[in-house]
Amino acid sequence: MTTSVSDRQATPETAGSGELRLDDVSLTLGDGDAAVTALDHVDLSVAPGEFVAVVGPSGSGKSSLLAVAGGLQRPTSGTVRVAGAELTGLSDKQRTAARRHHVGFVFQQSNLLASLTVLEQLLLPLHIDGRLDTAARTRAAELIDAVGLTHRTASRPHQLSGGERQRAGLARALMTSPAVLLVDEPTSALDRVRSAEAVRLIAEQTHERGTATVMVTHETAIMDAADRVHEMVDGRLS
Ligand SMILES: Nc1ncnc2c1ncn2[C@@H]1O[C@H](COP(=O)(O)OP(=O)(O)OP(=O)(O)O)[C@@H](O)[C@H]1O
Repeated sequence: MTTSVSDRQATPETAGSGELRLDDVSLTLGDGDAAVTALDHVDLSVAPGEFVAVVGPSGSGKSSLLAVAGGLQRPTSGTVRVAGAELTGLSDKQRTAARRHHVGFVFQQSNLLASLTVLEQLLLPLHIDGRLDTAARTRAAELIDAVGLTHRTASRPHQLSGGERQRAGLARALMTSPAVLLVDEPTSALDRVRSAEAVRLIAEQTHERGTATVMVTHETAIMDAADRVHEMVDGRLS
């Protein structure tokens, strides 16, 4: 089921075409004797509309992969390209701007703001950017509907179940139409049926919106929904 990354990159039509591309990326965390190689010469290319799963045990480097791919963390070496921009060559300020425009994150903890309703969570990034118009409100309503939360539009996080919070987090991540969607363990707060639903929704949104999506997980059961599956072991991707 696993496809070799090097095989993929050897194909002319895929070479250089990925919306997300990591080339020879390594990340060392900690110093001296405590130093850990979290990512070890990782190559990964994800095309628009492609849904890639990365499966691996705890501590294998999955969260580090997302942090580096989304520009939250600079790699120790190698390059990261998102929507044609080489993040590794940008200043911190430019990298933050590129991340805000091109990357959507769905974290294990949904990171919703406690005082805001579901609708307000989605509108906040556009409000901050001064782009809160009728089109944005329409899109927010459509996304809330797409994740099955229309009846929870005016609810605050404490009024939602774990699964509903995750779906709200997914809708919020899609609000800015990111080129790249990075998803961390979407299934941890959900039961089996809900897990499958959340993953199906991510696959659907990826294909419909042409997003380059990477999802990291412990769960081997979700592999079927992915277009491609990679394994991560000790910071190496295969
Ligand atoms: N700040 C840090 N300093 C030193 N080592 C760290 C730091 N953060 C993470 N690590 C180590 O880096 C390695 C990769 O961690 P990472 O969180 O990326 O793994 P993971 O596969 O996401 O794990 P999990 O599935 O448990 O979330 C682990 O060995 C971890 O202990």
